Amino acid sequence: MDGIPVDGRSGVRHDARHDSGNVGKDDADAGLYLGLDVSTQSIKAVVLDAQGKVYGASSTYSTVSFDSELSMYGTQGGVHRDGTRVTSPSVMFVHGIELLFDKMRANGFPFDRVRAVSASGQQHGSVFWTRRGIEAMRQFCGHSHSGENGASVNSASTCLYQELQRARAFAVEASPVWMDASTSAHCDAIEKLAGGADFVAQLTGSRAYERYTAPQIMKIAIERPLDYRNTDRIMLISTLIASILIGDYASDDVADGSGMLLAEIQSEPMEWSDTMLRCVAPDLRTKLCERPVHSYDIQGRVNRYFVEKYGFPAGALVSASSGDNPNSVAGLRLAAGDLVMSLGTSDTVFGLSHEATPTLVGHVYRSPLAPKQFLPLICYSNGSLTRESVKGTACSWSEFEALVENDASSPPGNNGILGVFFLVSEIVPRVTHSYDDALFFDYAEASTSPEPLDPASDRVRSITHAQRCRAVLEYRAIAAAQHMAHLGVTPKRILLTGGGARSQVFAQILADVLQVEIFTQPEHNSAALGAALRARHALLCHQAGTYIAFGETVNHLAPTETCVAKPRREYADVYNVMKQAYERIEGSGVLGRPG
Ligand SMILES: Nc1ncnc2c1ncn2[C@@H]1O[C@H](COP(=O)(O)OP(=O)(O)O)[C@@H](O)[C@H]1O
Ligand SMILES: O=C(CO)[C@@H](O)[C@H](O)COP(=O)(O)O
Repeated sequence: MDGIPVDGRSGVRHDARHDSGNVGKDDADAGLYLGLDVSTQSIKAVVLDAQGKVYGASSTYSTVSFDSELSMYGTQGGVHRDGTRVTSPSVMFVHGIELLFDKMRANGFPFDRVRAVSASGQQHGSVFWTRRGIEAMRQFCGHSHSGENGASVNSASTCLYQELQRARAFAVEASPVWMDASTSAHCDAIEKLAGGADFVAQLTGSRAYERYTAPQIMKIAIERPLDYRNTDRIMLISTLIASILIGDYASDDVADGSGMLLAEIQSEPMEWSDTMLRCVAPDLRTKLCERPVHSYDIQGRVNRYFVEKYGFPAGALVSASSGDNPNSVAGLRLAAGDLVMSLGTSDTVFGLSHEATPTLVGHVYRSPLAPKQFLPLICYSNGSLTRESVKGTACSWSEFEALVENDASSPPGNNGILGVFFLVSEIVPRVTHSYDDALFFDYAEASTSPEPLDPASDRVRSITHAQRCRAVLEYRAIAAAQHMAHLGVTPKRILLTGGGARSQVFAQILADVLQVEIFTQPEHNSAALGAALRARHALLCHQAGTYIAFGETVNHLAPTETCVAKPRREYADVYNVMKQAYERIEGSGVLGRPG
């Protein structure tokens, strides 16, 4: 690598390398690094000090929940659902960041010590800017808001989100998000036009999946041609956050950009694929950033609006944003052989690789840490919300844990019952419809009959609440084990993260099913932690004027992960039987397409 691409091919307009304002080496010891994670249900902030250690009384400095704290948007679990269409208001993400900063300021957070900031975002979701929207933001963010130091903005808005609403900044006000499953026809069309599912996978790292940005764009271009024509720039949700921080268009980064189905996974520098762009929508190249930038690129400085309102230093740098899973790679400081299971709204399984070997199941993204590194990943949509629904509102997580662990009806192996949960449509296996209840199988019988048990049968009616609760955990562990085996992945250890990583019982089930040790770290929000570490990495690369290996910037930090569950040999056999049964059930096609 010849130095970090600060501008030029990154599409960033100004080079802060030689003029980094208050971000000097001399005062770096007092500096703080801010990581923001805009995920499905909430926004979280993690702050690190100059040495990369967590700053503040608790590891997550502050959070904003979309449903409860921004209830005016009427989301449930952070989204609006209309059949298979799932969206979130684009402006809610901007409002959420401003509310988060308000809360941090009320807590006395020293914004003036922030040296660099980076964001993480739920992957694949897209934002459609109008020309007048970006112009309004440039105007609003580039002028004094105190009325003392420059021309005043011709607007009554006191907050950026209000100004974006006033200017109708988004041609499509509801961002399609990763839970959307309404684009099956568009996926089929893209694969057909581009040269087949396998070709698309080899080129982009993944075959077409409903939640990917390209089919979402195609759908909007077909169904809302005027809004599409009115769109000046399409960007990922993570990139929206970098954009509002710099007050201008930021570029998508290579890691989150790999989840768009538009970029060539192997190209360096990463390029949009002409083949894909042509298949998806007219003039698409003109509506994207020039090309995805490295995740450690600097995108600009925190804009004047945030400087004046919250007290950020004028030179605080904004590094490229990335997706939540790529950010977790940074937050967990992944080593070779480590596998992550992120139990957030989605469940994801991923690791690092030096080769991109895409298949028709799962995805390959670019790593956010190094140029020639890849991130193979499998994503499941029946994650925490499905577990919450099985738990029920009357039962707390600790009661849920006690029930699964102690009830006589639900020992490991669940007394012969395997549940398969598609309470929302699923990504792997690809199931485009949802079921009100689990499909239950008697797994001893699956070799002769892979059909689910009759819901009206005595066997299903006698399934206890404890068995359902165990079944939803065992299902995830069994399915993930089989999908990993298909991809040839044999983890040496598993790092758990996300809200579900709080569950000791789940960790033990994973250890028993996969027969590996399970680790967690105190900060379950590894995505925000990773964003903060990446902000620091980007600043250090920037100061050095060259790429520095991410590992070198974190290897002085003590390991924070602890082993929370060890595999118990005595349960390996029962889980092997369950895994074989699941293999037959999924292989029989009764569930849906493999991936
Ligand atoms: N003790 C627990 N056991 C299992 N799941 C939990 C527990 N505590 C919280 N969760 C789940 O964690 C989810 C939130 O995880 P999080 O990683 O913050 O999601 P996201 O980043 O997608 O918004 C909630 O939906 C909740 O169901
Ligand atoms: O679609 C994917 C990964 O491909 C999801 O993992 C999203 O990135 C959502 O993340 P969470 O909000 O569940 O963390």
